[in-house]
Amino acid sequence: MQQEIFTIFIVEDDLFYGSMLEHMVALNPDYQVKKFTSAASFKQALHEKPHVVTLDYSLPDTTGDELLAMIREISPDTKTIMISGQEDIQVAIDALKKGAHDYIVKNDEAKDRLWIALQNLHENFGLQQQLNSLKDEVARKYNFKNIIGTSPAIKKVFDLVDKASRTNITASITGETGTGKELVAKAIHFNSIRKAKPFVAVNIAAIPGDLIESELFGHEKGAFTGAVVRRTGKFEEANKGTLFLDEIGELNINLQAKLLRVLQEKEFSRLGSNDLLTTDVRIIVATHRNLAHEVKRGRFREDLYYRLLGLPIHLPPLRERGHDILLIAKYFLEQFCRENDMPVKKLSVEAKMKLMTFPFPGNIRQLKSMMELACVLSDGDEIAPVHLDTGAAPATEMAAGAGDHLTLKQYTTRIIQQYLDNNDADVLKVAALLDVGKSTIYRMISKNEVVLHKNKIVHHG
Ligand SMILES: Nc1ncnc2c1ncn2[C@@H]1O[C@H](COP(=O)(O)OP(=O)(O)OP(=O)(O)O)[C@@H](O)[C@H]1O
Repeated sequence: MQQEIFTIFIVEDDLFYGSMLEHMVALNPDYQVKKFTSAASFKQALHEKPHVVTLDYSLPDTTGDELLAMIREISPDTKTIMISGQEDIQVAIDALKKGAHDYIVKNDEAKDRLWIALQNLHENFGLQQQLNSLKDEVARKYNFKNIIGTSPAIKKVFDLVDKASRTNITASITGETGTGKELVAKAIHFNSIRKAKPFVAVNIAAIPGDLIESELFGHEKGAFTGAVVRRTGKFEEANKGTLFLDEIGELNINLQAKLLRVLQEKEFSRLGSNDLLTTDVRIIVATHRNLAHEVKRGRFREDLYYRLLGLPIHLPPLRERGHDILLIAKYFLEQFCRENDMPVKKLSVEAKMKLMTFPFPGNIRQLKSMMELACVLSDGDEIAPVHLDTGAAPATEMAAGAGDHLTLKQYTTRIIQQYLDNNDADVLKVAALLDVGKSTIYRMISKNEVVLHKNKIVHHG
């Protein structure tokens, strides 16, 4: 991380005192110091927005109060340390009330106090920089670029994520397990104006039913057996940020009523307390269930359902994302090889076919672990079908008829045939979509393993 220079302006009309301060402050090589002997010259330089100003309280051409107000207006992040001959405590209190960071009396200890005050501010500044850079890193991690895919299905999702991140609307994300619901929730948060505030995720299904309430709203010490200390809840933690309630369909009916109340009134209290706390959180919920069905069955409150529905975003299963399977597989292969200092491995044509025909019940999470295992299992630089552990899951019916027992070669043929049929027999397009060499397809055509059904066969070049 590039360290920004810490800039300090000294405003002091007493030439001797000013030089003494300048000399002392410049002893720290991390500080850049500029000295001004009049308010007029300082005002001209204020647009440089120094990190700290040490300000003589009584300058000949203006008052310290006036300059303080100007600093706060033009450079609100600048910290002002008042340095004054006035020992009157009321003057000091007034200066602090008006926004001065510190007030130092010109006496024998002034130098030491200033040195310590600057050290503390410099330290805070360093921490703030680190925090900002970490926040940027997290935001980069969850920008759209990390959601891989170009299929129409995922493009629709990108569009909705973009819309959701522009406002505070509640978003409800549905999709099978491992389809990227949490990733999408983070993308919404880290592209919204709340991105510098916390993103707090709670998986309702992972918390024992009797603890959910205290997890969400917190509790006071002694609120129930086992509550030995006071605890803040997720609503408080997520204040001004985003609260992601994963597996919301698992929330029991009593808590559904409480959640609805909190969302409507934007107020809640910790368990065991009557104090009302206000909440400002953006809510994103996710579920693999069909909540509308749950409402019909009486398992989910209708009023809460409509309160949470907001902008619905449905994530299609991986098997419906076509060529994205290969794009995401490559992305995980490259990521794993990079993280493990391995040369990047490639998928063989047969391995690609196997992936395209696999139903992926565990969706992208399953594809990720499959790719990582394949990297470990394959000795050479190519991943073959044998390295792809598909577990006991049956092959997809997308290309094969139900119950068929086909060889890999037969699957491959069927899927290429299906792509040719759906893409105007455009060999180049199908080769690109399936990420196989066009010569592989031409070879299959020449052997009559696949046929070009359309009258109009697309020729390139
Ligand atoms: N389009 C994508 N591109 C790259 N990685 C993805 C994509 N979608 C999901 N992932 C990755 O797949 C894994 C599973 O995603 P995530 O945890 O967001 O799924 P989920 O739907 O929330 O799962 P669950 O329902 O089990 O909670 C994560 O490692 C995530 O980063």
